[in-house]
This record gives sequence, structure tokens and C-alpha cells, in this order.
Amino acid sequence: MTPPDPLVAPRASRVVRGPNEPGNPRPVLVRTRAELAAALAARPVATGKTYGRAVVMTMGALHQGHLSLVRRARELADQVVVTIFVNPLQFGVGEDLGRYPRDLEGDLDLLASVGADLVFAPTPDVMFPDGDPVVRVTAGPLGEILEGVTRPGHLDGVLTVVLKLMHLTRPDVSVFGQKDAQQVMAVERMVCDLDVPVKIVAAPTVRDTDGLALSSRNAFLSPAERARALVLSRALGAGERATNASAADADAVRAAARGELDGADVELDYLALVDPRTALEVPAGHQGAAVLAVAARVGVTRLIDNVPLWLGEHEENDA
Ligand SMILES: Nc1ncnc2c1ncn2[C@@H]1O[C@H](COP(=O)(O)OP(=O)(O)OP(=O)(O)O)[C@@H](O)[C@H]1O
Ligand SMILES: CC(C)(CO)[C@@H](O)C(=O)[O-]
Ligand code: BAL
Repeated sequence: MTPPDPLVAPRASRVVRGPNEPGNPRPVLVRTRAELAAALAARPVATGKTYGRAVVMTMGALHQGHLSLVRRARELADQVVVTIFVNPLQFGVGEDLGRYPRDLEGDLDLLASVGADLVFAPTPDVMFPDGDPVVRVTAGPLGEILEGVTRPGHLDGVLTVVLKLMHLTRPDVSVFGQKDAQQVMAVERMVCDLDVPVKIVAAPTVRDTDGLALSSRNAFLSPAERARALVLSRALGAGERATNASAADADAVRAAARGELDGADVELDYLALVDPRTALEVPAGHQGAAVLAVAARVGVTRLIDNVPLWLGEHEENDA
């Protein structure tokens, strides 16, 4: 017998209660557009937060990084919706779509612990009832650099589904992780360029105690690979420390990070010090905000990480 798909067969004993009911053990789970629309029609009690509804979009297999986004959403809004959808549009041929980790039951337990109200976990046929979308969003040049070199079309697929999920869930605010820095840039650019009425909030990267950025894909790493993967956060740390040296410039930051990566047992995809708005490399004399980003394959698992930096003098009120 085929084992049940954990994304399709929620545990029968699960108790589903209303989103604002005290003592709610788990968020309400909705799988269809009709269920989602009905759940969203019942407006939550206003609690004086800045926003009415926050949405956190995920691909599931949740970890503390995701939960930090939900906590931030909880601070910002009366109602917190989490979407769980492994989006086929953002995976290229030969990527890990088929083996991407899935654990809806575990996700619901974790989301209960941070007070999410509603989970929308559609299947692909719910998201794409008319088959693959013919009209799609493009990230333009932003989608062709960094991640886009190894994953052509990836950010187009992300933006197409993010926009669909925004239309379906109608958030006032949506929280994304800084860990996917280029994704945040692209989403911010999309809502600006296409006048999508939602505030985008970027939340800091959550790391393990040894510095490794939490990622659902860390589950694919063997203990030896996990140890090798630490070079990514070490490289970012070296770049960050280089910003403290007097007269440190962008090239010194890049060199410090590259020094850690030279000879490391990972297959480096890119190391880049980029403008936080455009994702383009900053010149040597750059002053101000920048993002030091890295991507590498550790065994067969591709990991990304980054750290936001400041180059040059801080203005007095930045301190
Ligand atoms: N360590 C983290 N800290 C903060 N936010 C994170 C972290 N990891 C992921 N996120 C954010 O969670 C949201 C959903 O991401 P996703 O479900 O792809 O998780 P992931 O762990 O990044 O998975 P992947 O292994 O595919 O990179 C995104 O906004 C992402 O940036
Ligand atoms: C934003 C997102 C949920 C779109 O599929 C995905 O790219 C992710 O999990 O970061
Ligand atoms: N967080 C980005 C999801 C992906 O790698 O496809």
C-alpha cells in the first residue's frame, strides 16, 4: 500500500478549532480555496496591533527560523496566516523538488507553539486549477544574477506563487526571512513595481549555536557534511569582522571571506558583496549598507547564507 502523503492526509484525530479560540492546540488547517475564503471571512478580533492580517509563506518542514517569522508576524498583526506549499515553479529540472522534506503534522504542532491562527496548505492542483500558469511574474535582471545563474527562472517561479498567495490570503503585511536575501529584494521590488498593497517585513536569519543558518535542506546533510557546511557562516563572519578594520573597503571584506573559503571542501557557487536593493556587486569604494552572500554545494545539498553589513562610518544616529 502506498504510504499516505503527509501533505494530503492530516491525522484523523486532529482537533480543529476556531482561530481565536483560547487554548487552541493547533492552527486551523485549510486545503482548498473555498475553505480558505470561508476562514478569512471571519474577521479576527482587533487587538490593537499595527496590521490586521500577516502572512508568512513557507515550503514547510518548519524549523525555528520559520517560527521566528511567525513570532514577528504575531507581534505585527491580529491574525497570522501561514502558507505551506512546495512550489514546483521555483524548482529547475534536476533540482530537489521530489525529495524536498515534507512534514505537515510536525509543522502544525510547531505552529501551535507560536500561535499561528490559520494554515493554508494547498496541493498543486488547488494552486494551479487550470494547469501551469501561462502568464507569470518575472524578476527581470534581478532574477538572472546570483541565485539566477545556477537556478534560472527560480525567482520568477517564486514571485509568481508569492503573488498568487498574496491574492488568495490578502495580507496587510507579509514577513520573509533575510536568509533568502535575494528573494526579499525581489518580493520588495515586485510589490513596489506592481502596486501590491502589502507591507514587506524582513526578519533576521536564525542560526544554530555553531553558526549554521537553519534551513529545511540541512536535513539532507550527513554529520560530516554539516561540519563542512560551517565554512559558509565562518566566511560571512570573517567578512563582517573585516568591516571593523580601519579603512576597510569592499574588496577587503570580499578577500577576508574568500580567505575562509579557499581550500574548503565545498563547491562554491558564488561569494558576493552586493547592494541590498539591486543585488549587484558593490564597488571597492562603496560606503553604506551591503549584503555579503554565499552559496555552495556541500555534497549534493546546495546551501545559501548571507549577512547584512555596513561599510564606512556610521552616522551618529545609526549607532
Ligand atoms: N534560518 C532562517 N531564519 C529566518 N528565516 C528563515 C530561515 N530559513 C528560512 N527562513 C525563511 O522562511 C521562509 C520560508 O522559507 P523556506 O520554507 O524555503 O525554508 P528554508 O529553510 O529556507 O528552506 P530551504 O532549505 O528550501 O532553503 C522564507 O522567507 C525564508 O527566508
Ligand atoms: C516564498 C516561498 C514560500 C515561495 O514559494 C519560498 O520561496 C520560500 O519558502 O522561501
Ligand atoms: N527558501 C527558498 C526556497 C528554495 O530554495 O526554493
